[in-house]
Amino acid sequence: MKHLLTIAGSDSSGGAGIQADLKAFAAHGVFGMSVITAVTAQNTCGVTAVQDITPEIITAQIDAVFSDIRVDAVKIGMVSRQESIHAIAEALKKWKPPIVVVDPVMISKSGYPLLQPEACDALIKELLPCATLLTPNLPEAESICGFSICTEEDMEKAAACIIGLGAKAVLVKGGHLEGERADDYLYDGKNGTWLPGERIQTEHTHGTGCTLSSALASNLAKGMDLTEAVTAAKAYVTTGIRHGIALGHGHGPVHHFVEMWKNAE
Ligand SMILES: Nc1ncnc2c1ncn2[C@@H]1O[C@H](COP(=O)(O)OP(=O)(O)OP(=O)(O)O)[C@@H](O)[C@H]1O
Ligand SMILES: Cc1ncc(COP(=O)(O)O)c(N)n1
Repeated sequence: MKHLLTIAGSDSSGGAGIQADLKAFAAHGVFGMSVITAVTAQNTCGVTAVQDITPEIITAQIDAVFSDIRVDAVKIGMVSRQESIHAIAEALKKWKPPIVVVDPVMISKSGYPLLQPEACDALIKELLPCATLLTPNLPEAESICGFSICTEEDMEKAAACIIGLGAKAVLVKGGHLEGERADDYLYDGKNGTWLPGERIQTEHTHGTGCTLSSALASNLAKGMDLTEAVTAAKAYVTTGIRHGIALGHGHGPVHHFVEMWKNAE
């Protein structure tokens, strides 16, 4: 069995963050472990409070896992403080996990900032170069690259820019594009591949990015190549969005166990 570690924030409503990651890991048949970087108070309507975990406790959690257990892949999500980003980058240098998928979480779908403005530089300089694969959405790619992204050509330009900053591969996600499509662009510095996706008309997209990056880390750990891993992960999240759960009063979460829950509605 493969062992996967998520380093991310907790979402009390279970739709995004650590909770989405562990559900995606379970659905992929891998053993999930977690290092919590922040505790958020949030639900389907929004985030109401955030308490960051200290860099010392983040490092202690990472060391506790790696000193005892083989880690086949790491997924990194919300890390809001520059000191925490530094601590994680140092720990990755020490433990050298073979696969690191970084989802550069900046703002929640409900509009709450999950990355402190002064930490963006640390994310670019310290975490991005550790990434086997970086998975920015369009606003995140815009912040990293410093230009606006409105077209497919812009997405290709952003991918090249992110490879230039040191990521080994990048998936620029088109979930935030206007129109009928939700196409993503994968680039590894040599080959570029468009992954077509039809936009599903739904409110229930809480946790799509967390789910996609965890599915991706699982697929890579299981030995798929980059294109196979991204294709399978996109299919997984698309099914999850199609069966999004109308939970609470706002944006409900992606469904992780569509087959398993068929008879439990
Ligand atoms: N309405 C939709 N229909 C189909 N696919 C979608 C839709 N919204 C997002 N996606 C897909 O879901 C995946 C996640 O992309 P998205 O751009 O939503 O990430 P994100 O904004 O980082 O997510 P999050 O807000 O959870 O961090 C991508 O493959 C994207 O194309
Ligand atoms: C702890 C945590 N991590 C990530 C997200 C982003 O997910 P979304 O953009 O769907 O709100 C979130 N809301 N909370």
